[in-house]
Amino acid sequence: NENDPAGQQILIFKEKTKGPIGVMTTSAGAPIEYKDATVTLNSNLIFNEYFMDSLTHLVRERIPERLVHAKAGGAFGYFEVTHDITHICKAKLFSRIGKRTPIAARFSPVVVERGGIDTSRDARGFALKFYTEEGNFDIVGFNTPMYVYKDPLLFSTFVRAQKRNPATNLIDGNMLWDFLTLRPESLHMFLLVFGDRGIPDGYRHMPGFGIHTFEVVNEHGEKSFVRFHFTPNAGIKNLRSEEARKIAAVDPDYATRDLYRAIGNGDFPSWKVSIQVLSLDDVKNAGFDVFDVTRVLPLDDYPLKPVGIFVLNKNAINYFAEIEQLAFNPANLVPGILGGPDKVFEARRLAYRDAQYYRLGANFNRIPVNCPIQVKVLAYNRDGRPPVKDNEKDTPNYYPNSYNGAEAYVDKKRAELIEIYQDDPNNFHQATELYVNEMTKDERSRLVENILYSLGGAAKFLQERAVKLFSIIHPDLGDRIAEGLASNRTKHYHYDDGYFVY
Ligand code: HEM
Repeated sequence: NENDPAGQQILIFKEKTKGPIGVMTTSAGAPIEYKDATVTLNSNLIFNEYFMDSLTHLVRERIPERLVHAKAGGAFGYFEVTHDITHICKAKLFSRIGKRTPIAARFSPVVVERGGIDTSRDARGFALKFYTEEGNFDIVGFNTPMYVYKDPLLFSTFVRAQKRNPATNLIDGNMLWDFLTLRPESLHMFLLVFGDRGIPDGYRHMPGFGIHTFEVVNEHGEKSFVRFHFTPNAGIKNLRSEEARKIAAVDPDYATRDLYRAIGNGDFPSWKVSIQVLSLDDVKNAGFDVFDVTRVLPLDDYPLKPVGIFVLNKNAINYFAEIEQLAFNPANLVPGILGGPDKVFEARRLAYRDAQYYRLGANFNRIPVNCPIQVKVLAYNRDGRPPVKDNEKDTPNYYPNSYNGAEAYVDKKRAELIEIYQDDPNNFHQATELYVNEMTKDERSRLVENILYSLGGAAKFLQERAVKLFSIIHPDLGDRIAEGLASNRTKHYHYDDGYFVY
């Protein structure tokens, strides 16, 4: 298709440029002479600056991929307020109806590696960066309304159990099912992953959730608690396993391509932004831990309140610069939004920054796409690995000082994050609800087949443990999994690949 902005990008570039864009140069800017750029045979290689520059740069072009969420599609756009929530949150990005704030978005399977398959069965990351006038506010969410576990101690265990077996270098169902059955709180989210939501049909049809219950305050310092929801205006669409496997064979970059193409064609995806709101009394009277990330807050009890919309209307001009180098961090908060008081949130405050120091270096916040567009940064930080940009120029480099360096502001209504006590996770009741009330009969059947596809390859003791747990969620689910495992019909499944569809 000659009008496909994804497939034809380089031709479109040619179309909009008049002739060569300039004289080619070395990285240091010296013009390259034609012979140096075209042939090295019978010449002195060391003297060919074009060749030396190119060869030595090439071998330095890889940086570590993200430990999780390595593969992604991303884009830019804006968030617009449609409903007033200033009575619960004073953050300036919500200050008036009609207000727009620039945003970056990055959507990503969790386990899939950087060159992996977009239509893999996996949860998806849903990360938004709001470039507000009070600094960057990041919501680093998922396409499921709940998370895997409540205790952040399990992060390393869970990541390792899903990644490659250290001996075989293969994804290993015996590791995944060990984790899922040792930590049954994970099954609530995994019912969605093994159900229809496990393979979204591209990113434009995918919902998003902040998951954590965030504490927010208004200008009087009064607290409320909110969960963020993002609902695609194009509707939720998912792929069935068979379709996904077929697509994987012909276009592993299906979702990335779809997003780029749609935006390039002016078909801008958009999402409704809404919140569930709880007062401090609601929190106390809920009868369960509303900060438990493995649980949802029932919509009947805590209905969605509209806040705004966000629209993605601009592709990156350069993927590495603008999407790969994006650095999201749940700790990127703004006045009026205090984040979640739960332990997973607390752990995340460290992990992202730490990962980005490793992945992008000490000055990752000085990479243009991470710079707060609307704010002058006066952080009293200096030096380190490039980029340092203006390195905060000649301003004082320590605080406090007597020389007109930047001063901290005073918030007379300063609010602190509440302290909470968290019980051991137990979300079986919600998993049952999900199975019985939210899945259709057909989806339940597909769920069973998708579980069998993966569990069928795991060791017998894991299958037995899984059947016990699925029976607690619902006897029907347990029976159907047990029956499927006992029958011969799972034998034709290619379940050696763990729970991935390929
Ligand atoms: C103990 C809990 C968690 C830890 C320690 C953790 C840690 C990490 C780390 C280290 C990264 C890579 C960051 C980078 O290299 O830039 C990451 C990425 C990500 N995490 Fe988590 N995570 C946790 C829980 C969660 C939860 C609960 C969610 C969703 C609500 C989530 C959503 C994401 C997303 C969307 C990304 C990709 C961000 C991007 O697009 O760059 N994570 N996580």
